[in-house]
Amino acid sequence: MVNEAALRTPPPAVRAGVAASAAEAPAERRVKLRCRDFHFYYGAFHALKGINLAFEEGAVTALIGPSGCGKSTLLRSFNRMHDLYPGTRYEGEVLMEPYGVNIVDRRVDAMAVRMRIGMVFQKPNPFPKSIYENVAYGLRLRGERRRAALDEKVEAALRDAALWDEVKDRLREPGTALSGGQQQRLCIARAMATDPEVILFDEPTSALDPIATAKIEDLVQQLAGRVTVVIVTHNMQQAARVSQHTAFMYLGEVVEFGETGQIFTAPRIQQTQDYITGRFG
Ligand SMILES: Nc1ncnc2c1ncn2[C@@H]1O[C@H](COP(=O)(O)OP(=O)(O)OP(=O)(O)O)[C@@H](O)[C@H]1O
Repeated sequence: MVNEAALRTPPPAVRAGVAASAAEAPAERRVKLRCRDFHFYYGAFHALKGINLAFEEGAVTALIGPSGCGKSTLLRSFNRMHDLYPGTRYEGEVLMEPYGVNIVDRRVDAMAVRMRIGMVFQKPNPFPKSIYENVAYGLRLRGERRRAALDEKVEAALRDAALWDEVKDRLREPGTALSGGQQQRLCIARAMATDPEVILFDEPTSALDPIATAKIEDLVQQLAGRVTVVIVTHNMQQAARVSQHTAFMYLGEVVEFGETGQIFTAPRIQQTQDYITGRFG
């Protein structure tokens, strides 16, 4: 079983310099996640059909496309959410760089993947625990018991999520007592606490009002640079505001992938053009 430490450590071939040239090439160094001929099945249903995509390190990549095209299925593959449901199957590779670990290989520990690749869902879903314990959860799971270390990490994660000032005097109150927008920022803090390299956002603002939405969008942009962000959104303006790269998906395939500005102003494929101009989807 490949554990969390192994995901952070160069495999022996890289340490010995065998794979170092590939890892050090500038174009390679900037990729954090790389899908290579990746397929996904819900039982007999072939939901993702040969995805090839590279997610730039420290950048925001948006996944767009009509309902049912496979955006959430792809996102959920990245932190092995599908493992929780019987009959699902991954095929091909999702490589986490720089060491090229195939994170959809069932021999790689799914919990270790989730420590490195955090996820924020559509509806804020704080645990029925205090604000503090929501954020400390992943750290405790990892075995951290030292109070001072927990306090420090919880504060840092709440600051990362731009929530510290609002909750620092009420850390023992239930997370569910916060407003919807605050709950979503708490979920971001929970995801940030384990120092992930990637954060996945699945339509993170669809349940929020415009002010709370703007705060989450600001946050996504602030987190980029430190972490790699992948965001699923139905909101074209949101994709244009927050992302550097956009992938347009349709029927389980990536139809077009490029710089966000190019996708929205000069798409190369007719289907992309039709979707972004509201002609279908
Ligand atoms: N648990 C499941 N079992 C079987 N099929 C599923 C399951 N979840 C999703 N699907 C199917 O997989 C395909 C992709 O669904 P997915 O939810 O990834 O699309 P999406 O692009 O995220 O859609 P939306 O924008 O509506 O959230 C759809 O045809 C959907 O019906």
